Amino acid sequence: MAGTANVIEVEELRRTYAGGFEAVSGISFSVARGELFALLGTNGAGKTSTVELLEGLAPPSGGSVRVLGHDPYTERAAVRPRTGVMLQEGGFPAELTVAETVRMWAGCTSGRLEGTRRSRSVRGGGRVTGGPVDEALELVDLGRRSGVRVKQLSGGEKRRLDLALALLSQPEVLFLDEPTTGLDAQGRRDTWELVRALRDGGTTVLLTTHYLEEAEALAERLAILHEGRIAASGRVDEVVAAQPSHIAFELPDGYHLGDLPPLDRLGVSSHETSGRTVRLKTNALQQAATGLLLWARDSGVELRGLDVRSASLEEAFMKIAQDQRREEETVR
Ligand SMILES: Nc1ncnc2c1ncn2[C@@H]1O[C@H](COP(=O)(O)OP(=O)(O)OP(=O)(O)O)[C@@H](O)[C@H]1O
Repeated sequence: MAGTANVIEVEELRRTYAGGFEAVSGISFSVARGELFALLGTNGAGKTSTVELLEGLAPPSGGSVRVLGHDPYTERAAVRPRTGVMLQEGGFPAELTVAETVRMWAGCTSGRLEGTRRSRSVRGGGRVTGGPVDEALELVDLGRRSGVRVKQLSGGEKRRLDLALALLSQPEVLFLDEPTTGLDAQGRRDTWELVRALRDGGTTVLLTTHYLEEAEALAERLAILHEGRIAASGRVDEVVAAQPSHIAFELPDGYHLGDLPPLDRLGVSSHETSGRTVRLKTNALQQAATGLLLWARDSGVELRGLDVRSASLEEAFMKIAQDQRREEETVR
């Protein structure tokens, strides 16, 4: 079925910079049509280096990239008009107004605008007369700022202008490199809503972000990069489920840890106590929570301060980064 074909295919991808530093060391992943895929990683993990290869800005040093079935570097003309790119830093001419910036960009991508659903007239004798330019600005809530010079925009507004440019050609594939950096909470939520609407409309989105709650809120699947390699990947719930869940409670008065059912029988992998507070980690949350609650009922006690929760993506991310560092130290 054409609708389910992978739009992005990355195999054993490598990128080595001049001087010999390998920033991307043989990574593989794919993104299906209409899917939102997040690339996460610590600073310097290789996210931007990867995204630039997907955008066709440089050739890989090894492995392969296909976007919409083409090599984005050698077949740039076939790929570029069908993709939208929001780089980490836009770099607009400061003296142009918002509308002039978008119009200039529309000029660069004009071939694609003709015949799209939105196109009425992009350039009516040099004037913006509605259509894609206005619509892109409205989408990112910059319609009212169209006459303002770029240098007068706030950091968050510049990010939204970046996004407007990426959306201008109604791309099939959207690359968003840290799209909400510098946005306030409302701006971030608005951007999420827009990105969700684009995805629901069939746009394939590859997102890099430092905000784990952003990946959790938007992505169907993700990969966590660490020093140029994929340290974990899969559906968000799978990556999170691989990490232990937590149970915390206060030991009832007169009871000791040894009075609880044997922790290994409850499926508890580790525990710690601080005063009367007990913290357990388990990969069998239901078994452990049920065992504890049955014990409390049968003992006629209340587990005060009971807190039972799965790991968050943030915890999964921290743990994966920590494990990787430990592994590297052992190897050294
Ligand atoms: N032009 C370059 N020449 C040499 N090394 C580079 C170059 N660009 C990036 N690097 C190095 O490659 C590694 C990966 O950088 P990259 O920008 O891809 O990481 P990132 O995951 O996007 O980081 P961040 O989250 O900080 O944006 C870093 O160690 C960086 O210093």
